Amino acid sequence: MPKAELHLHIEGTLEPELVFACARRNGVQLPFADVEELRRRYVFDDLQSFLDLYYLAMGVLRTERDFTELADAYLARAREQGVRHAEIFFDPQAHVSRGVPLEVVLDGLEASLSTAPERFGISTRLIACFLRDRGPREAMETWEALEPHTARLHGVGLDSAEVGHPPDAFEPVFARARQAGLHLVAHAGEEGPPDYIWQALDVLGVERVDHGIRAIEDPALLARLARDRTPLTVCPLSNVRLRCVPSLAEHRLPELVDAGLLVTINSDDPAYFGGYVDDNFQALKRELGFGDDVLRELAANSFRASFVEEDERARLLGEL
Ligand SMILES: Nc1ncnc2[nH]cnc12
Ligand SMILES: [Zn+2]
Repeated sequence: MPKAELHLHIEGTLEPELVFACARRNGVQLPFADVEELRRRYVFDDLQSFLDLYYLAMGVLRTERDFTELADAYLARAREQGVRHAEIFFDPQAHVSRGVPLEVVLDGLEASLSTAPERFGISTRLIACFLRDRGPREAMETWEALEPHTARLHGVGLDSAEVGHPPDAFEPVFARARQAGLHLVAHAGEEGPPDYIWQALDVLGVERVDHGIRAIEDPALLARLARDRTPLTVCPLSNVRLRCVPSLAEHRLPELVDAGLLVTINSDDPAYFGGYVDDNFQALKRELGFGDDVLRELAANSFRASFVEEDERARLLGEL
């Protein structure tokens, strides 16, 4: 089934085989003996325990070639999963702070993404995320570095460790990105409380909420999200693996749909969470009994919630 993927961290598509290939050619020592040992570490207690491994593993990405191969590998898998359009997050600070220039990241990704329509039948956009746990000052410095490249970006987002790092502190940097004409999104309500979702909407002015699952705890917030048709980019397998929900069968996604929210299904960090985007769709069918009609509506929502132009949206919806 054709779909768009709107919540996908390119660094979260780094499969263990590519970790070892990059480590070998870049001379990086890894604290794991082999691919199997690394894969055995993919058991998480919460978001932070995942982020620790995620930032460690991406330390092997050093050259343009690494970023190009990373994006190519994602696109090849995404095509198999029915993805026609992907709005892709990357974490500039996670690379620049290790001495990898922003240009290496952008040029490497672009070398892959610029020819994705012809090679994979997938259109793409890039969204640069600020790491909220590194604070608003570093986010503004990152924006200053990104600003000369705004033509290569479609939006900015906010990710990394959520609890204790509310969105409102990032109002100035989001205001700058808005002035530059970029779209705005933010992770909120993954582990953090509903109040962080209110702040993302009212202080940052985001157009989509990434995760947003804790909105279910606040009826007024649900009404607001439904009224404005503000999309949520929900990542079911991620929520289970990071223990944001006890199990997929107990995920309150059906209640979000029933409350009239524009819910989309996404994979977040598929190399780590046991499945790419269609694997998430299949899991909803298996564990929550979603019928094909509901899955089709969720796929349609992914096009409705995307940042493509109207004629492109109509064309993509026509494929369903
Ligand atoms: N699920 C997630 N939440 C917050 N930050 C992230 N960075 C990569 N994946 C993330
Ligand atoms: Zn995410």
